[in-house]
Amino acid sequence: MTIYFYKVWQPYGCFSNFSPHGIQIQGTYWATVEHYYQAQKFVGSIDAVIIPAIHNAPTPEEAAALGRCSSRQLRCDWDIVKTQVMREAVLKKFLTHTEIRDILLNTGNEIIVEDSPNDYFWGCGKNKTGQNQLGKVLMSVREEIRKLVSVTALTEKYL
Ligand SMILES: Nc1c(N[C@@H]2O[C@H](COP(=O)(O)O)[C@@H](O)[C@H]2O)[nH]c(=O)[nH]c1=O
Repeated sequence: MTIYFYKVWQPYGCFSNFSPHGIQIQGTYWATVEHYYQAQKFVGSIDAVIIPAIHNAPTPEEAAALGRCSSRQLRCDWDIVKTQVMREAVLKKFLTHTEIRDILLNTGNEIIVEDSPNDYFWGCGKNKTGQNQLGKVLMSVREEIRKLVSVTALTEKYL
C-alpha cells in the first residue's frame, strides 16, 4: 500500500525534510534537511549573504520562508543540481539517525509519496499528478542503504 506523508506530526512524519533530524555536511551542522536544502539555493549567487540566516533559522518553516523569498537570486545551476543536493542531504539524514533508518527500511518496497497539496515537483500535488521527486529520493536512499547494510553484514561475516 502506498505510503503518504507530509507534515512532521502526521504518520511517517520523519520522512519530511522538516523533521528534527540534523545532518553534518562538509563540516557544517544543519538543524534539518530543509535548512540545508534552502541554503544551497544561494551557494555562489550574489545573494549568498542570506546563507547564515537560513542556517540559523529557529525552525525549518523559517528557513523555507527565507529560501523562498522571490526577490533573491538563486544560483544559476539550481534546477540542474537541486535533486542531487536533496538526495545527498536525505541520505545523510537516514545514515545518521538509525531509529528513522529502520522506519524507512521497514517500508519494504512500498511506494512513498510526499502528499503535498501545493508542490508538484517534490510532492504529488493536490490532484496526485505531481512528480513526487522527494518520494523518489526516499525510495532511492532506501535502496542504497539496503545495499550498504548487506555489504556491511558480508564484511563482518567474512573479513
Ligand atoms: N514538508 C513541507 C514542505 N515540503 C518541502 O518543501 C521543500 C520545497 O521547497 P521549495 O523548493 O522552496 O518549494 C521540500 O523540502 C519539500 O519536501 N513544504 C512546506 O511548506 N511545509 C512542509 O511541511
